Amino acid sequence: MISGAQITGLILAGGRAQRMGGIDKGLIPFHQKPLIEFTMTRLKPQVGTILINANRNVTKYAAYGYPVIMDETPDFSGPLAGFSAGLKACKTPYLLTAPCDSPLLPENLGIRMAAELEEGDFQLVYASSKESDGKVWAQPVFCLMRANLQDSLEDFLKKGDLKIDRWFKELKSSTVIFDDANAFANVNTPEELKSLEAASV
Ligand SMILES: Nc1nc2c(ncn2[C@@H]2O[C@H](COP(=O)(O)OP(=O)(O)OP(=O)(O)O)[C@@H](O)[C@H]2O)c(=O)[nH]1
Ligand SMILES: [Mg+2]
Repeated sequence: MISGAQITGLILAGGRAQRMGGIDKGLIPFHQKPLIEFTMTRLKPQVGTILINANRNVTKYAAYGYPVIMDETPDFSGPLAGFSAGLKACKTPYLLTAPCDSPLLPENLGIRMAAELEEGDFQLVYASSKESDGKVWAQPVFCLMRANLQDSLEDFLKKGDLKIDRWFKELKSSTVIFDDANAFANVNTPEELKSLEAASV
Protein backbone atom coordinates (compact mmCIF):
# COMPACT_ATOMS: atom_id res chain seq x y z
CA MET A 1 0.00 0.00 0.00
CA ILE A 2 1.24 3.48 -0.83
CA SER A 3 1.76 5.41 2.40
CA GLY A 4 1.42 9.16 2.90
CA ALA A 5 5.15 9.32 3.59
CA GLN A 6 5.83 8.18 0.01
CA ILE A 7 3.86 11.10 -1.39
CA THR A 8 5.01 14.70 -1.89
CA GLY A 9 2.19 17.24 -2.00
CA LEU A 10 2.56 19.95 -4.64
CA ILE A 11 0.45 23.06 -4.10
CA LEU A 12 -0.07 24.89 -7.38
CA ALA A 13 -0.02 28.63 -6.81
CA GLY A 14 1.81 29.65 -9.94
CA GLY A 15 -0.99 31.05 -12.06
CA ARG A 16 -1.69 34.57 -13.22
CA ALA A 17 -5.13 34.77 -11.55
CA GLN A 18 -6.36 37.06 -14.30
CA ARG A 19 -10.01 36.52 -13.40
CA MET A 20 -9.15 37.67 -9.88
CA GLY A 21 -7.58 40.85 -11.27
CA GLY A 22 -4.06 39.51 -11.62
CA ILE A 23 -3.24 39.42 -7.91
CA ASP A 24 -1.52 36.42 -6.34
CA LYS A 25 -4.47 34.08 -5.70
CA GLY A 26 -2.79 31.96 -3.02
CA LEU A 27 -2.34 34.98 -0.80
CA ILE A 28 -5.79 36.54 -0.98
CA PRO A 29 -7.69 36.40 2.32
CA PHE A 30 -10.31 33.69 2.74
CA HIS A 31 -11.90 33.67 6.18
CA GLN A 32 -9.11 36.13 7.15
CA LYS A 33 -6.30 33.76 6.19
CA PRO A 34 -4.31 33.44 2.95
CA LEU A 35 -6.20 31.06 0.65
CA ILE A 36 -3.24 28.70 0.24
CA GLU A 37 -3.34 27.86 3.95
CA PHE A 38 -6.59 25.95 3.47
CA THR A 39 -5.12 23.70 0.78
CA MET A 40 -2.03 23.27 2.93
CA THR A 41 -4.04 22.27 6.00
CA ARG A 42 -6.05 19.69 4.06
CA LEU A 43 -3.08 18.30 2.17
CA LYS A 44 -0.59 18.07 5.03
CA PRO A 45 -2.01 14.98 6.79
CA GLN A 46 -2.24 13.19 3.44
CA VAL A 47 1.43 13.50 2.43
CA GLY A 48 4.94 13.18 3.85
CA THR A 49 6.18 16.53 2.62
CA ILE A 50 4.99 19.60 0.74
CA LEU A 51 6.32 21.74 -2.11
CA ILE A 52 4.83 25.09 -3.08
CA ASN A 53 4.87 26.06 -6.74
CA ALA A 54 4.70 29.85 -7.07
CA ASN A 55 6.01 32.42 -9.51
CA ARG A 56 5.55 35.54 -7.40
CA ASN A 57 5.92 36.52 -3.74
CA VAL A 58 8.35 33.68 -3.19
CA THR A 59 9.49 35.06 0.18
CA LYS A 60 5.94 35.13 1.51
CA TYR A 61 5.31 31.54 0.43
CA ALA A 62 8.69 30.43 1.81
CA ALA A 63 7.58 31.62 5.26
CA TYR A 64 5.42 28.46 5.47
CA GLY A 65 8.64 26.48 5.80
CA TYR A 66 8.34 24.40 2.63
CA PRO A 67 10.48 24.66 -0.49
CA VAL A 68 9.07 27.10 -3.03
CA ILE A 69 9.71 26.15 -6.63
CA MET A 70 9.14 28.37 -9.62
CA ASP A 71 8.26 27.41 -13.19
CA GLU A 72 11.31 27.03 -15.41
CA THR A 73 9.55 28.95 -18.13
CA PRO A 74 8.69 32.52 -17.19
CA ASP A 75 5.61 32.80 -19.41
CA PHE A 76 2.86 31.38 -17.19
CA SER A 77 2.36 28.46 -19.52
CA GLY A 78 -0.17 26.67 -17.33
CA PRO A 79 -0.34 24.04 -14.62
CA LEU A 80 1.83 21.54 -16.48
CA ALA A 81 4.74 23.95 -15.99
CA GLY A 82 4.06 23.58 -12.27
CA PHE A 83 3.84 19.78 -12.56
CA SER A 84 7.20 19.82 -14.33
CA ALA A 85 8.89 21.91 -11.63
CA GLY A 86 7.29 19.66 -9.00
CA LEU A 87 8.48 16.43 -10.59
CA LYS A 88 12.02 17.79 -10.78
CA ALA A 89 12.03 18.70 -7.09
CA CYS A 90 10.15 15.60 -5.88
CA LYS A 91 12.23 13.17 -3.81
CA THR A 92 9.49 10.64 -3.06
CA PRO A 93 8.06 8.00 -5.46
CA TYR A 94 4.71 9.84 -5.83
CA LEU A 95 3.56 13.41 -6.35
CA LEU A 96 0.07 14.63 -5.40
CA THR A 97 -0.97 17.98 -6.85
CA ALA A 98 -3.68 20.34 -5.63
CA PRO A 99 -4.41 23.96 -6.56
CA CYS A 100 -4.16 26.79 -4.05
CA ASP A 101 -7.68 27.95 -4.83
CA SER A 102 -9.76 24.93 -3.75
CA PRO A 103 -9.92 25.30 0.01
CA LEU A 104 -12.38 22.44 0.61
CA LEU A 105 -10.42 19.68 -1.12
CA PRO A 106 -11.24 16.10 -0.06
CA GLU A 107 -9.57 14.81 3.07
CA ASN A 108 -9.38 11.38 1.42
CA LEU A 109 -7.99 12.65 -1.90
CA GLY A 110 -4.58 10.99 -1.51
CA ILE A 111 -5.77 7.72 -0.07
CA ARG A 112 -8.42 7.09 -2.72
CA MET A 113 -6.21 8.07 -5.63
CA ALA A 114 -3.32 5.99 -4.25
CA ALA A 115 -5.59 2.93 -4.01
CA GLU A 116 -6.63 3.39 -7.66
CA LEU A 117 -3.06 3.97 -8.85
CA GLU A 118 -1.86 0.83 -7.15
CA GLU A 119 -4.79 -1.38 -8.05
CA GLY A 120 -4.60 -0.65 -11.76
CA ASP A 121 -0.85 -0.13 -11.84
CA PHE A 122 -1.52 3.30 -13.37
CA GLN A 123 1.09 5.98 -14.03
CA LEU A 124 -1.27 8.77 -13.10
CA VAL A 125 -4.69 9.15 -11.52
CA TYR A 126 -6.70 12.38 -11.55
CA ALA A 127 -9.82 13.33 -9.65
CA SER A 128 -13.30 13.81 -11.07
CA SER A 129 -16.30 15.26 -9.32
CA LYS A 130 -19.93 14.23 -9.57
CA GLU A 131 -22.36 17.13 -9.49
CA SER A 132 -25.79 16.82 -7.87
CA ASP A 133 -27.32 16.43 -11.35
CA GLY A 134 -25.10 13.39 -11.94
CA LYS A 135 -22.70 15.08 -14.36
CA VAL A 136 -19.06 14.10 -13.93
CA TRP A 137 -16.31 16.67 -14.43
CA ALA A 138 -12.60 16.03 -14.65
CA GLN A 139 -10.58 17.89 -12.02
CA PRO A 140 -7.18 17.43 -13.67
CA VAL A 141 -5.14 19.66 -11.35
CA PHE A 142 -5.92 17.19 -8.54
CA CYS A 143 -3.60 14.49 -9.61
CA LEU A 144 -1.50 11.65 -8.16
CA MET A 145 1.37 10.60 -10.38
CA ARG A 146 4.49 8.50 -10.26
CA ALA A 147 7.52 10.73 -9.81
CA ASN A 148 9.26 8.91 -12.67
CA LEU A 149 7.05 10.72 -15.20
CA GLN A 150 9.48 13.61 -15.45
CA ASP A 151 10.88 12.50 -18.83
CA SER A 152 7.43 11.86 -20.27
CA LEU A 153 6.30 15.36 -19.29
CA GLU A 154 9.49 16.96 -20.62
CA ASP A 155 9.01 15.24 -23.98
CA PHE A 156 5.38 16.33 -24.08
CA LEU A 157 6.18 19.97 -23.26
CA LYS A 158 9.02 20.01 -25.80
CA LYS A 159 6.42 19.37 -28.49
CA GLY A 160 4.92 22.72 -27.52
CA ASP A 161 1.75 21.16 -26.11
CA LEU A 162 0.40 22.49 -22.83
CA LYS A 163 -2.96 20.73 -22.62
CA ILE A 164 -3.12 18.73 -19.45
CA ASP A 165 -5.66 16.18 -20.71
CA ARG A 166 -3.57 15.48 -23.80
CA TRP A 167 -0.61 14.57 -21.59
CA PHE A 168 -2.86 12.31 -19.50
CA LYS A 169 -3.94 10.51 -22.69
CA GLU A 170 -0.33 9.59 -23.44
CA LEU A 171 -0.14 7.78 -20.11
CA LYS A 172 -1.71 4.79 -18.50
CA SER A 173 -4.10 6.89 -16.47
CA SER A 174 -7.36 6.62 -14.61
CA THR A 175 -9.69 8.78 -12.58
CA VAL A 176 -11.40 8.54 -9.20
CA ILE A 177 -14.89 10.03 -8.98
CA PHE A 178 -15.67 11.93 -5.79
CA ASP A 179 -19.36 12.37 -4.98
CA ASP A 180 -18.91 15.59 -3.04
CA ALA A 181 -18.50 18.09 -5.88
CA ASN A 182 -18.44 20.89 -3.31
CA ALA A 183 -15.01 19.70 -2.19
CA PHE A 184 -13.65 20.89 -5.54
CA ALA A 185 -15.25 24.33 -5.39
CA ASN A 186 -12.62 26.76 -6.58
CA VAL A 187 -12.20 30.45 -6.47
CA ASN A 188 -11.60 32.22 -9.76
CA THR A 189 -13.29 35.60 -9.34
CA PRO A 190 -13.93 38.00 -6.42
CA GLU A 191 -17.61 36.98 -6.60
CA GLU A 192 -16.76 33.29 -6.28
CA LEU A 193 -14.52 34.10 -3.34
CA LYS A 194 -17.37 35.87 -1.55
CA SER A 195 -19.96 33.19 -2.23
CA LEU A 196 -17.67 30.32 -1.21
CA GLU A 197 -16.77 32.16 1.97
CA ALA A 198 -20.46 32.59 2.77
CA ALA A 199 -21.14 28.92 2.01
CA SER A 200 -18.31 27.56 4.14
CA VAL A 201 -18.67 29.26 7.51
N1 LIG B 1 2.91 26.78 -12.19
C1 LIG B 1 1.87 27.28 -12.85
N2 LIG B 1 0.64 27.04 -12.39
C2 LIG B 1 -0.38 27.57 -13.06
C3 LIG B 1 -0.20 28.35 -14.23
N3 LIG B 1 -1.44 28.73 -14.67
C4 LIG B 1 -2.33 28.21 -13.81
N4 LIG B 1 -1.69 27.52 -12.83
C5 LIG B 1 -2.30 26.84 -11.69
O1 LIG B 1 -3.28 25.93 -12.13
C6 LIG B 1 -4.40 25.93 -11.26
C7 LIG B 1 -5.67 26.16 -12.05
O2 LIG B 1 -5.56 27.36 -12.80
P1 LIG B 1 -6.62 28.56 -12.77
O3 LIG B 1 -7.72 28.25 -11.82
O4 LIG B 1 -6.95 28.88 -14.17
O5 LIG B 1 -5.76 29.73 -12.09
P2 LIG B 1 -5.06 30.95 -12.81
O6 LIG B 1 -4.55 30.53 -14.14
O7 LIG B 1 -4.12 31.53 -11.83
O8 LIG B 1 -6.29 31.96 -12.99
P3 LIG B 1 -6.77 32.70 -14.35
O9 LIG B 1 -5.62 33.56 -14.80
O10 LIG B 1 -7.94 33.51 -13.90
O11 LIG B 1 -7.10 31.60 -15.32
C8 LIG B 1 -4.13 27.01 -10.22
O12 LIG B 1 -3.69 26.35 -9.05
C9 LIG B 1 -3.02 27.85 -10.81
O13 LIG B 1 -2.15 28.36 -9.82
C10 LIG B 1 1.14 28.58 -14.69
O14 LIG B 1 1.39 29.23 -15.69
N5 LIG B 1 2.13 28.02 -13.96
MG1 LIG C 1 -5.89 29.79 -15.74
